[in-house]
Amino acid sequence: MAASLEDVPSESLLSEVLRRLRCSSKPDKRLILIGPPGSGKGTQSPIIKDEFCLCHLATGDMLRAAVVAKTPLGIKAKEAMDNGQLVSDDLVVGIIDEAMKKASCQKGFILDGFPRTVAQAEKLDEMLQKQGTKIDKVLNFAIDDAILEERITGRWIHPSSGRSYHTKFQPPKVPGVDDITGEPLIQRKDDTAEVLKSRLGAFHRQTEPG
Ligand SMILES: Nc1ncnc2c1ncn2[C@@H]1O[C@H](COP(=O)(O)OP(=O)(O)O)[C@@H](O)[C@H]1O
Repeated sequence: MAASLEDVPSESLLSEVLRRLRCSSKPDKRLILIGPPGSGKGTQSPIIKDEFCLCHLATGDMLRAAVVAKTPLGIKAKEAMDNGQLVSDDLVVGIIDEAMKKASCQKGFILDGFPRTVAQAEKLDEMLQKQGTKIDKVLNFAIDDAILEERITGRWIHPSSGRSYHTKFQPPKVPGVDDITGEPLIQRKDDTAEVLKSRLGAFHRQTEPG
């Protein structure tokens, strides 16, 4: 349940009002970010999201939350994710279809990690047609495989916000701890050199434009 407004500090209320005013003058935007694991989609998304008042729909983050919560979706997705393979199109199409209805997507969205197959792209076209909207831009993060392993194996994540850090390139102020909330950081189970090979294989075979 939402907290009573009386309990919300005036400063937070005011900054939320200011945020909504600033957002009301922004144009709608619907973006797709494409790129291999570690290419920077998850780093750029929160920056673009805040600037344009969009929602950030990262299928990987949503699937990981479902795995942790052991929902039926999470139970079905876990094995493929642990092995660096794609989960079935039906599962991810369902979560995107649902997520796009959120109020926070009113001014548009950033799709991060979706679509990843031709079938998913076709389903997305159908969803957009039903909504009477279209994609404004696709950003392709073209990064050589050779530099991705160091990025992925040194990466630490703050699960609830999706913020990511790197032991060498962007260390947190205190090792293992999120700068903003002070909560613990985790390493993703699939962020190993071995599982990265499968994830890159899936990217080149199934996602990358031919
Ligand atoms: N659109 C998708 N279709 C199928 N599987 C997906 C999709 N998005 C995420 N996944 C699953 O979640 C895993 C993690 O995805 P993600 O967080 O986007 O990581 P990355 O881009 O770094 O590999 C993928 O390896 C895959 O198993």
